[in-house]
Amino acid sequence: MESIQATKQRFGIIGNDPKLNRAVEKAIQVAPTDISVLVTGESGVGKESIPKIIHSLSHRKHGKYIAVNCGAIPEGTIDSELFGHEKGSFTGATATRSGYFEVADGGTIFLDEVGELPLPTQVRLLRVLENGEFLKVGSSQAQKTDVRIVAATNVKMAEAIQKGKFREDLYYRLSTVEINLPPLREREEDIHLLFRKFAADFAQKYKMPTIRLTDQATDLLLKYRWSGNIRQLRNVAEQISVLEQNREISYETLKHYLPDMGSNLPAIVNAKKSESDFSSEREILYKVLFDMKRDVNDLKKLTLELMKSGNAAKVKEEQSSLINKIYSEENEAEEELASIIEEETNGAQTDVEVFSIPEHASEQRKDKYEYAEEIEEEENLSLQQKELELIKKSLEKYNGKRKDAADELGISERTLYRKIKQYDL
Ligand SMILES: Nc1ncnc2c1ncn2[C@@H]1O[C@H](COP(=O)(O)OP(=O)(O)OP(=O)(O)O)[C@@H](O)[C@H]1O
Repeated sequence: MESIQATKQRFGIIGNDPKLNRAVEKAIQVAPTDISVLVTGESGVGKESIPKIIHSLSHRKHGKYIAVNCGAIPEGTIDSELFGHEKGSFTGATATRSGYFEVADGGTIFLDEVGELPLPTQVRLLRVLENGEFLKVGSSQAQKTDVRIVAATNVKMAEAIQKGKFREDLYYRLSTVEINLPPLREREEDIHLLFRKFAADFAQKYKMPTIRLTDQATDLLLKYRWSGNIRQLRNVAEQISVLEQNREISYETLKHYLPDMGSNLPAIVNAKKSESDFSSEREILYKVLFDMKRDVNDLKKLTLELMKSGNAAKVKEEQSSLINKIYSEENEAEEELASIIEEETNGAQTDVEVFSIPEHASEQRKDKYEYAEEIEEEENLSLQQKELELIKKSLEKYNGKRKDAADELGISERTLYRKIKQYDL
């Protein structure tokens, strides 16, 4: 059996924490079997390495390894992605397509963020786990596949089951063996080691001397909460490596790069952020734009459903709350946007670096969608930057709790999840 150290080296896993070593050991032990494994741990702890170890040390190593991020695939297409579809099974299905479970026959599928799977997909998955059978979307003929499934989640599954979001029977099928990866803050010994490794990597990448922490800065590094775990540590190491001229990093400098994510360190706590976090006019303006964008997405969803089902009455009945929401919000949003534009135009204190507010704003106000589109095209990059800032801000405000942050931003958790991945937060 390959040793823990050799495996860590092979997969670039840094750290000597006993819990990390136990997780790697478990992966080595279960690899030759076909036991289903559930990898658990907070976001950014390094869950993706475990299924790779399992696949590479198993008899399936010459078969395919497919990693699927269940949280990032839109609900409407996930069944087709995973199980394939028959030609003509829905609008746009112009040819029969194989899904991952067919393609990975003889190999391993890693289902990341499995807690995000919609319930109907969970039923299909359960069937594959129970008898290796699946149905393509639009087909009634069962197909066989021989795939090992390794799943991962950072969601508290017991809570998801209790809320009816995740099937209990599927949870037990997926988690014959659970491999837990500890959060970084519980691996104090590894924090500095990882930081030094990342600092050395970035020094090489950017052809600059390696940054070094003073003793005080090292203390701060070790005591910080690291809600984003290794991903966050890596990002901080990269930012400092690129931005700081002085390669010796002091406590004060490091502090500057550590957002307050609910750390209990007196030095970096700013108390709870105030309600006025989103209160500057410009930020509200962005918020309104995001809300509009969300409405457009909702409308797209509705249109897609209409196209798929072709039964307007049924869709209207099923989506009545969505339809009501869109049409009742429209007036509100229009009024809000108009008043902000008016304030900005009348010389409010904020400098308008992103939008050039037209001189005759009242004329422009007539068609907010035209206005929004124009902005989006011209200022797409700035808008993305602002979106990133707002997301960061609300994640900080809610200590990384995606649900609360998504509620504040007025987007779904799934969308927020995609954005976090997109911006590598
Ligand atoms: N022990 C480690 N040594 C070196 N790099 C690591 C280690 N663990 C994680 N990383 C790095 O940290 C980043 C995050 O890891 P990974 O994507 O596996 O996290 P995750 O737990 O799957 O997160 P999520 O739940 O958000 O998908 C990656 O860039 C990964 O290479």
